[in-house]
Amino acid sequence: MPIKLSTNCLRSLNERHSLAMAVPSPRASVLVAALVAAVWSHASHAAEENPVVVAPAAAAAATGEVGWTDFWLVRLSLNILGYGSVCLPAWLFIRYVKRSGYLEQGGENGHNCMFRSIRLCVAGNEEKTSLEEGGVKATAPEPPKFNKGVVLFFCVLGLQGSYLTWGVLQERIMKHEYGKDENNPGEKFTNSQFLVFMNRILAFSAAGVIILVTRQPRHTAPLYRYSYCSLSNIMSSWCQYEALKFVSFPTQVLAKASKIIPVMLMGKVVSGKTYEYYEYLTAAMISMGVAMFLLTQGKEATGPTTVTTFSGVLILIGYMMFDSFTSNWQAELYKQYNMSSMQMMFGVNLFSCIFTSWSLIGQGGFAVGLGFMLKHSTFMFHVLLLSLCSATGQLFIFYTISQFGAVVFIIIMTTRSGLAIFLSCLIYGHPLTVIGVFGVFIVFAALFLRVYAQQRKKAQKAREARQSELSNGNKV
Ligand SMILES: Nc1ncnc2c1ncn2[C@@H]1O[C@H](COP(=O)(O)OS(=O)(=O)O)[C@@H](OP(=O)(O)O)[C@H]1O
Repeated sequence: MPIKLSTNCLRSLNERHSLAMAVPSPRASVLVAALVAAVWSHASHAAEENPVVVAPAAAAAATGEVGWTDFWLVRLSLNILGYGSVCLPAWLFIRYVKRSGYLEQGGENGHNCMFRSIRLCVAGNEEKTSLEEGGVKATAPEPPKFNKGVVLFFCVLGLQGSYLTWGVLQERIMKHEYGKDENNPGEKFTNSQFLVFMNRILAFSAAGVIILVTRQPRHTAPLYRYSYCSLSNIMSSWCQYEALKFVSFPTQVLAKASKIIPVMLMGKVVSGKTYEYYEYLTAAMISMGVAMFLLTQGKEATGPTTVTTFSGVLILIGYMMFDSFTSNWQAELYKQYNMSSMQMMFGVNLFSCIFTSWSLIGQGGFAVGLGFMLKHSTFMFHVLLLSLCSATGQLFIFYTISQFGAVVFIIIMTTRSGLAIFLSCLIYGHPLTVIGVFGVFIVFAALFLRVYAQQRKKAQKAREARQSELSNGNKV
């Protein structure tokens, strides 16, 4: 019954508001969705039936034929088509709801479940603050400097620990031959998208449970705003995996190491932030130091190619843009709404689950992944461990961004890979190269310079504030 009421309400609003006539109706949105989904699903299945898609390089080499899905632009278009078939109707629907004035009818429909769900997705609860509703404030009062240092150390440790284990497990899953014994050659699992989906669903469930059992601030952000960083996160992962096919090891290293400056530039675009010269200088120094260390100490065999093509560079640029947008958008959401890192994790993973499951359904990846799980219990156990690590990593990601912002988070992630290799050199006694040691030195010098410059700036600001107080007092 409530559904019927709301549909009627929407229809009558559509008739009343001339503006709404310019906006496609929900039925049109559904039609657009169905059309795009049909094209995408057909294309994805065609791609699946074509053996070249499953192992493009190997199959093409064996047959000498090149399938149309061998082109990364085609694969990208298929992805865009897939996600577009979810995003476009959702966007049209949000536009329709906003323009039709449906939400202004809250008095009549305030207790209607459908109305409340639509309001949660489209407008959130912006009109009420958490304190009015007796919630708790997400951002605690500024902790003393000593505490802040401890919190930062805790974040570095958490990110390093979870993603170190996550990397090891990911490699193990992709290389392991499941079911191998004397009579059986075993089989490998190669669908990384299924793994990403499993990671996201566990992170989503974990955040949901924590939200249910702990006290959280009243949620005010419209749900759809999480979808932007969720989509950019998925796209950045796609670009990262895709780029491996087209770029050499040094190019990968340089791109990963130089992520800090794009994040700062994106901060200007997304939040209008301004940065001091010392911040750009130290960012460049950290990137240079990490690159020097990784290029001389890192292991070479990480991708199937030793040359960098123009396509590879384009995909890497895409990776950097999506990746820098993700953390900056998350930081912006924290700034605009009173929310906890757990709510952010829940919101982002909700959309990530929707997007990845849609894409898996389109490509028939669900059946493959679940079938493999049922066949090999070891695989199920490995996936569970991987997802637990990923969820723990996400807890730290969202907490770090909420406490220190996007740039500090990216600095930690950038130095993460270097730190892992550095630790393994110390533990296993591998020799460090002179250039590698110099790289480490540059990174530490940059971090020291950054903290020093920040402290100086703060002290200068405090001095200026005191002086202006004094001069105001003298005037009185
Ligand atoms: N801001 C933000 N929000 C949510 N999730 C994030 C974020 N930044 C990184 N990640 C996830 O962390 C995983 C490692 O990412 P990267 O390989 O890009 O990290 S890095 O290069 O070491 O900085 C990788 O996980 P997978 O997507 O499962 O591979 C990223 O998606």
